[in-house]
Amino acid sequence: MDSAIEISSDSDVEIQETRTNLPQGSVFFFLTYPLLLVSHFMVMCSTLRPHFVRGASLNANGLTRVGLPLPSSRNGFEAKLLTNGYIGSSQQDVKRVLPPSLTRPPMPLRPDIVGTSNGNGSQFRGVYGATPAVSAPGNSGNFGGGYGGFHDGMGMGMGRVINGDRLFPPSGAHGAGASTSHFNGGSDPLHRNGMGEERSSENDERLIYQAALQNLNQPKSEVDLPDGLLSVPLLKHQKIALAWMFQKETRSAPCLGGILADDQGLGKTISTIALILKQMHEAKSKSENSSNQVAEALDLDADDESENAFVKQESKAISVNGSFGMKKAKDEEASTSTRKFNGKRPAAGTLIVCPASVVRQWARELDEKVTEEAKLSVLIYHGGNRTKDPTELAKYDVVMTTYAIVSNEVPKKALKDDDENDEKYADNHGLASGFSMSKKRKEVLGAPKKSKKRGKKNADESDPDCGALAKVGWLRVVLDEAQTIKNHRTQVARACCGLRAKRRWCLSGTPIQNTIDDLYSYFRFLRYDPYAVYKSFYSTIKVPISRNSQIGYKKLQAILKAIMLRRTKGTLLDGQPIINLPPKTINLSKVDFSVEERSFYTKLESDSRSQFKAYADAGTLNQNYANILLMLLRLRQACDHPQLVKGFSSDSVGKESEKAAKRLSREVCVSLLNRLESSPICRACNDPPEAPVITLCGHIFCYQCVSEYITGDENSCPVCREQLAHDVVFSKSTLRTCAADDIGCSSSSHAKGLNKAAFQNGEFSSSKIKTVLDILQSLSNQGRGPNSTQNGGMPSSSLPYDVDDDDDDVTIIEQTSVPSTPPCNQAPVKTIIFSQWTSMLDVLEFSLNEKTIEFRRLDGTMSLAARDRAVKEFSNDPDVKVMIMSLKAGNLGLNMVAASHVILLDLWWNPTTEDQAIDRAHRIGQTRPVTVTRITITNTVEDRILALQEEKRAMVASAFGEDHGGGSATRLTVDDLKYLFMV
Ligand SMILES: Nc1ncnc2c1ncn2[C@@H]1O[C@H](COP(=O)(O)OP(=O)(O)OP(=O)(O)O)[C@@H](O)[C@H]1O
Repeated sequence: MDSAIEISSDSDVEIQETRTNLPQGSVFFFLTYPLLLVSHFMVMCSTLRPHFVRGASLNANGLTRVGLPLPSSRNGFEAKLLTNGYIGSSQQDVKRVLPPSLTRPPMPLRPDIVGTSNGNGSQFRGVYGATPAVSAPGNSGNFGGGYGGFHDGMGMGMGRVINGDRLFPPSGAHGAGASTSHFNGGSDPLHRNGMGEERSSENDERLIYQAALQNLNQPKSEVDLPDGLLSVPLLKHQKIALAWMFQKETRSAPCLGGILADDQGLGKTISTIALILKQMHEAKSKSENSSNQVAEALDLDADDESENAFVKQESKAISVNGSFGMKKAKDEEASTSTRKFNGKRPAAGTLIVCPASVVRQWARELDEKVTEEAKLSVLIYHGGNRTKDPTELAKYDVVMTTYAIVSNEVPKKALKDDDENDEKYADNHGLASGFSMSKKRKEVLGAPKKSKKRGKKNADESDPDCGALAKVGWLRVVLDEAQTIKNHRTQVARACCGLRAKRRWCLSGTPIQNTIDDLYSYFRFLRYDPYAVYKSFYSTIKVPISRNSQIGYKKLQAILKAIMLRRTKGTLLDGQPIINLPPKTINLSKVDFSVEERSFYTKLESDSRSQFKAYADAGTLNQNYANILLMLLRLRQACDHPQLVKGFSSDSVGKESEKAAKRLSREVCVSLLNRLESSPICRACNDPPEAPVITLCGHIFCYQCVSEYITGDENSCPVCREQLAHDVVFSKSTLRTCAADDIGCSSSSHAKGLNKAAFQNGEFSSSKIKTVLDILQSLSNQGRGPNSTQNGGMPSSSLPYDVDDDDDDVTIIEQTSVPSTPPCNQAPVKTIIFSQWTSMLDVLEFSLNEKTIEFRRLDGTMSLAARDRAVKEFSNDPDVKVMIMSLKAGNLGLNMVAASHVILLDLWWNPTTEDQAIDRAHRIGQTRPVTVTRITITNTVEDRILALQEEKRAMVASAFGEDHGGGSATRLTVDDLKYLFMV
């Protein structure tokens, strides 16, 4: 058995042992930053090539982590498949009946990975290319047989595929506007009629085929709300979203709900609010029109797992005289007991689950965008005093909560069934599985295995510890920023899956962040059969992509079309842009280090190289995985400012922690310290921790990450649920002080002071900081221009913006130059500056203060109220020109259209995270062109991160059919679908 390092993503970090005898199906595009990491060190360690050549031959032993399939490997793969019969007959069919649109040449790939442009590439070619040569005939039977042939034993409810014995709810059957007109009728083979009957996954795939046929073209039907419900008119694309969402809820297949994946800032929130209002309005009219109607779609509306447990009639439940509110309805229902779930679980309205940072924004949107007459009753379910009474939750139309609370309160959906198999699959086939550290981790402190406070993690809902969220049956569960559950093995993903609901929605502008596997978690949450079972996801989605990416991605697009609506800001409707946003221009500002910085970086790189070589020589790359990550982190940080590597601002835990540490026994201090010093990984973000801290329960985090939990509403450790507070979180220096019994001497503050002094003395300057200051200076000059008028004096509605398909223009500028901005003096020019490291924000803060630039700050260590205040002040106070934000804490959900400039100080592995950050400013409400400057340092690790980002973008574009090069070739045709689904 050999080992291979894998770091599958920014958040899914893994050391995995891979095995011999892998089937070809294991060749997947797990090109994620690990490969880049290794490649980076390979570039540095030219003398190591023999190892990697050996590593390439690891293929023969099972090193299978690959990026997007390469032309060479794909060809090799296909050739092999043809000879070993793995694909069976379908390979020949590929040649015979391939529709024209599926015969495009393979996507071009990054030359440095392919290896044609430098000496290292051949090693990668070896990695990629050798994999197909691995042959495992014995395993192929598990997968073989083409798309439809490997689903035995998956047992889906065949009964859903039927016809007319289910009565439709009147809203579905009689047409509520455009949404229902073309798909009602009892003969629709997609409709489910209940659970429990066997259904083969071949049939499931047939259903998806039919759904894909109906969704082949971009949805165009629109539905609007009756006047008087929303305080603002819906935009055209939002009316389309409403029609589509309403349809997905009133049809029975493939699942009730879906993924609204519109770009950030296009109005997913308002579309969802409109859906809630629409459904309530329909239910109300329905009940008024047919008060005695009893032919209700019980099965249709039943919770997926409940087997008809949900006995209420939706129309009755929501029937209220002259009001949408559930409150009045509730009184009525209490007497009739219709709002009962299985006789004991109350039926509740819509649950919105979102990151803590956007709860208030949701509340604001619900308040501002819904009229007084239609006001929904809303509960923000958070805080220590939240109700424990499920019937209380059932009183509200909308309940909002956070992922942390769901994770804490809801029994986790078991990973067994599909996932034990899945584990086996992953292990056997070298696929990414969950973060293996969790399996290997041992509690060093003897910390309790189960939370004293919260009890069993996998408790079922009869457990008294199980919270109120899990004790009601929701009409609808909406996951906002649904990428939060992209790793289906996490507690949070499993808890979300455990919520009982009739309809489920994922909202995300960036549903795929790292790999196609991200989609699996949504499918699982949505109960999107057959893909909600990993085995099936693997064989029907991943295998085809690995065999032939062109065809495989098309199939994925078809599968997604059935449940996902995605429009970007560049999408055209009837030839017109869906939204007239001012343009966004992205500048890549490549700057060089100063002489001092370069020399610091070069030394660091050379030390890292030597260390890496030592690990490689000793054959201990795997064991030193975390160290390698740490070295990489240091290189990335050195690109920002040398002081980040030297430990500036290294201790932020504060007095409470210092006091508490003094109360610990020396043994405990030493034990915690040993653990903290053993090159850990943050359990929240899976990166080497910035400002590492350890909790009393023995889990390691970035200080910012753990602060998110402390300042959030749950206050519990995301790993073990122990109660968290500042007095149970310790830094290295605090522990060292206590372990040395050196009470009274805080080495941390000493160190901090020293470093700060060094910084103040200008021991090192940072090219990035200088670039930022230059940009700010230049913007400030522009803002004072003599002819300045906002938008050049034009009303925003008539701005002559060109909106092209690409959405944004990327300009590469080699040296700092500030892109010209339309002059404006009516509103001040404001800038958001992002960094992933709070220590970089510290350094920046110092420089901004020095230049007397007024700014606000937002990072994960701040309370939600403080963050909210910072956003408001930045938005409303004309003197506050700059917001400095942590990428981790500020990239999601926030509306910050006061800013028309965004500066990204460092690169994130995953480009979608940057996109999310940028779109805080580039969203509805923005009236000025948005300029984005990404600052990178030439000839450093950042070059490779840029390359990796391109690779990820290509993968996402392929999955969504958004690769611009392909034009109409990326569009699915009926022939494609027939071919893809073999019908
Ligand atoms: N029809 C509308 N009329 C007026 N304002 C709107 C409308 N639709 C959206 N907005 C505003 O546009 C901004 C962006 O909308 P929203 O937050 O719903 O986008 P989103 O797609 O959910 O973004 P993200 O993915 O970043 O969360 C919000 O301030 C919202 O109030």
